[in-house]
Amino acid sequence: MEPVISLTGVTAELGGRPVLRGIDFDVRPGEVVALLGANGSGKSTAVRATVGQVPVTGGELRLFGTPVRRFRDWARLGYVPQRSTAAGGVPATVREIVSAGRLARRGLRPLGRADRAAVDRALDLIGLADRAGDSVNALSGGQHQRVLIARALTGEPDVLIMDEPLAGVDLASQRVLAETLRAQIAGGTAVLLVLHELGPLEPLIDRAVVLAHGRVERTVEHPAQLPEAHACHPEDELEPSAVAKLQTGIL
Ligand SMILES: Nc1ncnc2c1ncn2[C@@H]1O[C@H](COP(=O)(O)OP(=O)(O)OP(=O)(O)O)[C@@H](O)[C@H]1O
Repeated sequence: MEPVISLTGVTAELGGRPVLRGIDFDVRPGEVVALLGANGSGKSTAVRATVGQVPVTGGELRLFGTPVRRFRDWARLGYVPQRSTAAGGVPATVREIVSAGRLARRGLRPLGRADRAAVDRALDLIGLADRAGDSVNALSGGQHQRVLIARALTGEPDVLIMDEPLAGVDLASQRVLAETLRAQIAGGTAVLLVLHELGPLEPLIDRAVVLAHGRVERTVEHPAQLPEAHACHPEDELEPSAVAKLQTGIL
């Protein structure tokens, strides 16, 4: 089957410096691929290139078989950016932010019944239905993160692209997210996510792609089947003292 996302020798620069130096990996329909690697290894840049936010300077990036420069069907992608505030200080409610996830599908037309149902479903899935009318500025960091996940889910994308979705999310909510993702994957959604810890998502991951210095250092199939769960962590770029922290999840 044709990959949902395909990178072949992809290069990208930021501030005039090469950041991606020839990245290759695929995400096929229904697959869950985790990008791992030390700070600065290029994970976010790879993801931002995939969603069209960082220009590709070389190689080939295809989305659903179409070269990214010709790709227009952005509603098929749901993107959760690296930890950020959902409203940037604007006094929007949880429901309004989540509803924005329908915009790529609806344009600026008013939301219809199916849109409202998708918003309710996403709020429910992520456990924030009771906070729908609250200002996002009144939420904690982890709750914010869940609103951003709900915003991506509400577009009913064919692929979910999430940059550190577990950052700042407590263990109970991580488990809720894992269950939510499990349901999405069962429905055929592919997932590309940046992670520092596999955590409760580990059993869902088909492949871990470890980046180092803007390149793919190694690829681990079915990391949950490894004898040691942390075997795909990028320990070699860290000081020995940091390795212990990574294993205990404190980094
Ligand atoms: N706007 C920018 N201008 C110049 N360089 C940048 C910019 N953003 C990131 N970089 C550099 O690009 C490299 C890769 O950054 P990137 O954010 O992709 O790493 P990462 O693997 O996601 O790291 P982290 O785990 O810390 O989130 C880093 O060396 C970083 O300093």
